Amino acid sequence: MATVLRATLIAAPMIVGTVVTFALIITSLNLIRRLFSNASLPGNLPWVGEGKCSTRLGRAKGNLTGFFNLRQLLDEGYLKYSKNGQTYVLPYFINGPQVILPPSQIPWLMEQADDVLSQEHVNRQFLQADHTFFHANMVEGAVHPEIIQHQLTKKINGFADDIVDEVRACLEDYWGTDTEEWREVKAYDTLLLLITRMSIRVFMGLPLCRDEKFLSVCSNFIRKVALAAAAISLFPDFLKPIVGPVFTIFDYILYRRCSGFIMPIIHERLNRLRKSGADKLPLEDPIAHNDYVQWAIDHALDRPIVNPVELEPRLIAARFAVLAFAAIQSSVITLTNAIFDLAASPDCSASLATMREEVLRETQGPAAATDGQSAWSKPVLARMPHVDSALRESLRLNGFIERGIMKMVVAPAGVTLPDGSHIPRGTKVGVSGYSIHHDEANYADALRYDAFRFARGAEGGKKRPQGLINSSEKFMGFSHGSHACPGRFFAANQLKIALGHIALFYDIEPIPERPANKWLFGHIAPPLTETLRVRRRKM
Ligand code: HEM
Repeated sequence: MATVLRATLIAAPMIVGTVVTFALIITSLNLIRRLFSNASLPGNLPWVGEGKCSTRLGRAKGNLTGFFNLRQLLDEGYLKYSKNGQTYVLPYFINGPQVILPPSQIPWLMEQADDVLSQEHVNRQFLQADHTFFHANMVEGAVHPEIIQHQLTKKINGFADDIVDEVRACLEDYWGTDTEEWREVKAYDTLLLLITRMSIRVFMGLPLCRDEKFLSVCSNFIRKVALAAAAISLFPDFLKPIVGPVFTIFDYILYRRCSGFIMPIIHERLNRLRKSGADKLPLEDPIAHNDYVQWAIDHALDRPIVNPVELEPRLIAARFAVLAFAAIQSSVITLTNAIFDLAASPDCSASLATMREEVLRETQGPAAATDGQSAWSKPVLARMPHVDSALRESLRLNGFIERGIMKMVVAPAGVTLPDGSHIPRGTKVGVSGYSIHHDEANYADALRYDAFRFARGAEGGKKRPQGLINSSEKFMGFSHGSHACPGRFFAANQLKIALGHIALFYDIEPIPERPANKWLFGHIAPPLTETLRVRRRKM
């Protein structure tokens, strides 16, 4: 026995080395195959970026350009094909090429049933959810959109004062209270703390939203998912279950730490439920809670047939971690971009002043009488078109994903596009939001940040301004159609309260040049390390 053990120990490094080498060879070969592959797409569809040679070599060239300079390919494809009503293929060898339809075919795209074209599958692949989310049911029975729509969005108004309290405390903590000296702050880092605290205040309340260890695991977990997903995408499918745990090990540790905080709460709630024998904690119960754990339990119990898996503590904890990812990361990127856009615009000070006046007028002026509602309630926020527009304009110009609507063909027989081309199951097809958002035909002076572009006409009630949450064929910052971001009402609420407070309490020192966003693996990252100088205003 001892001899066998010794022999195994001696051989172990060699076995591991051989397996790793084998995996690396397979992966490299697979990546080379992807570089040259036409992904079974019909020959009549042009591939952008392949130059004059429409052969395997041309595709490899396009794929490499797509990896290093996706924006160049999007601009080329839009000008050459989309503007002429033609479909083209955008090479992307990390997780498969995308068939890009011209904007005129958006209605066709929206009409397709979910069992023909699925947006959920694109998200799932983009985030490699089968490997990065830690429970099988997270992927199959995605209940997030339902809990967000039925619980979070409906209840958000009731949280206005809590959110305001949290924003004020955060800004004092991270941007300071000194009204004399400018303070240099890392924009992304401080806004990440701000958005994390605001979101956790709503999802889990006090005192958890002020617990530094809990905040740290939530914000770190959300940062690493996207990177782990990109790394896993490089491997062939059959190796993903093996390499997945390696790339997600740090996330897993963070998830375990996160669940260490909320698991006792979940158990306590489920125990009370079992003891009461009721199928739901009564709302008049003085200690009935209004937080994510309760929403998840209520949602599970609200179904005609209760699925016991939905009440599994591990599933509820994993869903919480993923909701935190969806909610916090998107919002902090959007707010960071908006702050840099404002700071770099020649009208920075004037724009902040306009928003400040709007905030003061609506929250404290004669129009602010709100029948006992919060001074920052939904109806009040709806009367802040300039704050709203500053955010929407930034999302238009500097949204964090280049796709507008992207769906995956899930019909086993594939699908026939409006131009007659037939594309197979597994292909991604959609439109490029990035190109549509930067088209001069849609937006005058499209490459300029014009903070109040969407508020024009609001004055004097001439025309209804276009609000942050309104998607259209020309604005897809939250995607468009039935699968547009379900969290956008919550996000808009948070972001408007945050930006409104920044305008109210702080001056931002204008900067000569906007630091560039970085394109990486289909994400467009905001400036992550750059600083800004801010100073508390004398009130
Ligand atoms: C400014 C902030 C946000 C932006 C710009 C944003 C943007 C988006 C976009 C573009 C999509 C569609 C992705 C695709 O399939 O192509 C999406 C989906 C989604 N978002 Fe957001 N989002 C934001 C905030 C939030 C928040 C706060 C939550 C949660 C409370 C959330 C939850 C989700 C979920 C669950 C989906 C998947 C929906 C589905 O598959 O049907 N998002 N978001």
